[in-house]
This record gives sequence, structure tokens and C-alpha cells, in this order.
Amino acid sequence: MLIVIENLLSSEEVAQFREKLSSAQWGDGAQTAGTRSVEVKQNLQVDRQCPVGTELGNTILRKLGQNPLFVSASLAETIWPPVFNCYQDGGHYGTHVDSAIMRDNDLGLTIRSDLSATVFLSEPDEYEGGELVIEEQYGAQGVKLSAGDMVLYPSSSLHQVAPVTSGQRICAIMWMQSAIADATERAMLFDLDQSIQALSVGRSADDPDIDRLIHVYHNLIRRWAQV
Ligand SMILES: O=C(O)CCC(=O)C(=O)O
Ligand SMILES: [Fe+2]
Repeated sequence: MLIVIENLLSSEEVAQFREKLSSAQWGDGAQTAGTRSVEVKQNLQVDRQCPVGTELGNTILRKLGQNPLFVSASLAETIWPPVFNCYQDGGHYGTHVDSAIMRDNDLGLTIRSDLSATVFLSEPDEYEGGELVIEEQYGAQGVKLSAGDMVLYPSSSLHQVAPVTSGQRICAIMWMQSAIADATERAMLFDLDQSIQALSVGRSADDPDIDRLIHVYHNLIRRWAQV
């Protein structure tokens, strides 16, 4: 399931990000690719130690924590620090699957990647090509969103970034471990939560039917969560 979260960042925030990223330390993205994906990855990434990247990454993490749609869809337990990338001059990332286990010994961080995310920081008309193409159960889907929007997709999917034939495609990407490892269970919880939110509108805070649905929602999480 692909989920689009619109306006995670406002246009003012996108402008601030772009301004700050222009002074960040950029390096060859191949340095962080696995042995197999290094052959298909051609892009630039902000160095992990760059303070600009850390500051902007923390801003994204804060915004995610405040976004009800993201929280409901991901039930994220641990999020990998966002990585900023830039594709230009034919830059691309051929078909690959993200590593299942990600480990950073310096940060003492290990996650199982359940969900991957891309926050678009360039407007679609700023570059040609550069679609994020995700292979889903029902076929491949190309994603190219407005600046400030984010797509959330299963880390288990094969995906690629098509060559950027003109302009620059700047994005933030991240991976996360969900409290609910199983994608089908997570999708059912998302549907249930979205319906509870919709049905609650106009009902009193102690509506017994809503209480019963919330009871079911939390007890399913209790049953399925790995925390
Ligand atoms: O830039 C993107 O949208 C995704 C890049 C990607 O798939 C990766 O770095 O693993
Ligand atoms: Fe990827």
C-alpha cells in the first residue's frame, strides 16, 4: 500500500530546507550503497556527519510525530535519521530492495525496515524524469509529488528512481521499523483507525459505540505489536 501525506512541509519550510541544503556537504551516494546496489546507484547525498543534514532531519522527524495520518499509517516505532539526496545529470537508482536490517554502530541504532519514505523537496516541474517507481502487488506505480509531500511505501517492494534527464530532484528519504511488522495487519489497523476518526465527528466523547471500536483497535495492537 502506498500512502501519500500531503504538505508534510509547507512551501515556506521547503524554501528554508532548499536554502540550507545548498550549503550542506554533499558526497557520492554510492558510498552508502550495498555491494549489489552500488552498481545501480548514481546520486549525491548529504554526508551523515553534516550538521545541516542532522538539523533538517530532526525537523522532519518532529513534523512526522505531529502528523496524525503518518502516525496512523506507519505506527512507527523507530525512524532512521533522514538522508538527503540529489539526482541530476542522468542520475538514477536502478531497481533494488532496501536492506531488511539497517545498523549504525556509531548511533547504536538497528532497525528492521518495514516502511520507506520519500519527502519531495523539488517541484515536479523543476526536473524531467526522476519518478520513484514502486512495484506493488497490482503493478508498478510512478510517484512524483509536489515539494513538501511525502510517500510512504513498503520497504519490501522493489523500486527505482528513474534517470533525471534535466534539472535537479532533491528529496529526503528514510526508513522505519513499525510496531506492527505485518503489512496486512498494519493496513487493517489503519483502516479501522481512519473509520473511528471519521465516525467520531459529531458524536459525544463518551459515545459507547466509538468506545467499543477504540477498545478493539487497542486490543488488536496489543495482540500484534512487537515493541
Ligand atoms: O529518492 C528516492 O525517492 C528513493 C531512493 C531510494 O530508493 C534509496 O535510496 O534506497
Ligand atoms: Fe530504495
